[in-house]
Amino acid sequence: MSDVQSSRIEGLHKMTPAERLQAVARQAQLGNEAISSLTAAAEGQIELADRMVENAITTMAIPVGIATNMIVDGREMLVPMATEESSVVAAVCNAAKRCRSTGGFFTSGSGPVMAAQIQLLGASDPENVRLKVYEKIEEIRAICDETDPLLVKFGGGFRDIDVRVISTDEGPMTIVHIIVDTRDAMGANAVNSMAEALAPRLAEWTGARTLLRILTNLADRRVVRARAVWKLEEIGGEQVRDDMLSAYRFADADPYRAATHNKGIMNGVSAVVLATGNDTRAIEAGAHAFAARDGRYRSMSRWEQDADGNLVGILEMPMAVGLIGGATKIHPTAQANLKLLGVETADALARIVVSIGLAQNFAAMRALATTGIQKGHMALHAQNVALMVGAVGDEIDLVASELKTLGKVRQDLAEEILKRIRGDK
Ligand SMILES: CC(C)(COP(=O)([O-])OP(=O)([O-])OC[C@H]1O[C@@H](n2cnc3c(N)ncnc32)[C@H](O)[C@@H]1OP(=O)([O-])[O-])[C@@H](O)C(=O)NCCC(=O)NCCSC(=O)C[C@@](C)(O)CC(=O)[O-]
Ligand SMILES: NC(=O)C1=CN([C@@H]2O[C@H](COP(=O)(O)OP(=O)(O)OC[C@H]3O[C@@H](n4cnc5c(N)ncnc54)[C@H](OP(=O)(O)O)[C@@H]3O)[C@@H](O)[C@H]2O)C=CC1
Repeated sequence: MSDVQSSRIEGLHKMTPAERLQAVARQAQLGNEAISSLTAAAEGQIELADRMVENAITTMAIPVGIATNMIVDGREMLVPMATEESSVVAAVCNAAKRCRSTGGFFTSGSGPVMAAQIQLLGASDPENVRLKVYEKIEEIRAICDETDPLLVKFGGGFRDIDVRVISTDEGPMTIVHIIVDTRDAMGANAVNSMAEALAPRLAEWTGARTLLRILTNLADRRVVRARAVWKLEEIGGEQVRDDMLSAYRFADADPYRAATHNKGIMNGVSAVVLATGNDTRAIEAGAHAFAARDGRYRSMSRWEQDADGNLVGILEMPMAVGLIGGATKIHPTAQANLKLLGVETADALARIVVSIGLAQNFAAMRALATTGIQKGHMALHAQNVALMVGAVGDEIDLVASELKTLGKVRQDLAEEILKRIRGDK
């Protein structure tokens, strides 16, 4: 265990990454082995890392797996997924294979529209303030569009306002939403700049004090929908379908189950979001807030059966991903992954992400409603357990395959197997 003498390292941010690593290692009394691991992990990456985040000392590689079998809106595609969790990629391959016969995933979207909020305080007449803001829409349009002329040139820019009065513990507040088409950007910087430029004018027009000026991650005007149909024979028959529907109804009715069901959806969603250099926290915050929009946390997906008895899955969620900005443009792996996807607009990327989320949900529900999750998940996790107990080279497959044969993927058993294998040599 490291023993940090003091967490104050003066000027750490002014050092080179190599100097920082030495300073951190000194302070935490890290041994040479840990220093070597941190140095090796960052080889060829550290300059970029140093530009991307503060106080960078190393990088951490996350595996990128390819989801096969995907057809989205009639297009065959191979989808890169960045995840540390075993069975996530296999699950998507499995679900996508099982709906190829019905054409895969079909999508629609509301367009790349984001909103920023400006908080107005101190007015005794918040409703009056609300209407005063609406009267200034043309001035607001001009201020916003002047803030980002490039975005306007690309066909984006200010679209509308929405002004709400909310009640809070300190009384009513007027909240102005500026609604902006951010085209191929996630759009945080564009809408935040517009909100900051607009705030002083709002204060002047209304007499209220402006405080926060920031985008909302509840991007409910940037909603993407995906649907797919799985035939009975691809699911395993009527009983499996009915059990999957019961599993869905359980998630929709119970937040304890909904959290796990939705985590499964996000296994797929966050993996593509990360692989393309987008902001996973922004997507996750939006997804969960949207799932609780009627005041109750529910399933993000919906499931039903069609007239032929087939299983129909629907996923509808905010998807604020971009192709420009953030790490998407500067991270070479993100750029290569975007090339692999062959997407030319942020909207096209968003549709793939939501389709992957739906696929992931199908696979998890089917596993849960039939054999249980451990069979598939733990079989694929067996290699991790082998690594955990120190297996190397050929030993990894030997330990993993014995664990699978035993049907018990446990660390104590893996240790015993490894000991035996080494003793046999
Ligand atoms: C694991 C499987 C896919 C096995 O599924 P299976 O039916 O035993 O697989 P199969 O051997 O019959 O193969 C069917 C297809 O699955 C794919 N497939 C099969 N194996 C692989 C593999 N190794 N690598 C890549 N793809 C694989 C592949 O497409 C293959 O077709 P093929 O290409 O061979 O013609 C299945 O059991 C499954 O989908 N399980 C769900 C796994 C899952 O959801 N994992 C996420 C982690 S658990 C979690 O975090 C979320 C959760 C579960 O809590 C959410 C919730 O509660 O709702
Ligand atoms: N709460 C949150 O989620 C927050 C997230 N963030 C972070 O913001 C980052 C994303 O910001 P984002 O605004 O998307 O990125 P950028 O500001 O880096 O890029 C967007 C800008 O690129 C220019 N641009 C060039 N071509 C296009 C095009 N085809 N479509 C749209 N814009 C184009 C635009 O104008 P111009 O060059 O004139 O600017 C646009 O404003 C992420 O890293 C995220 O983590 C930041 C704050 C809060």
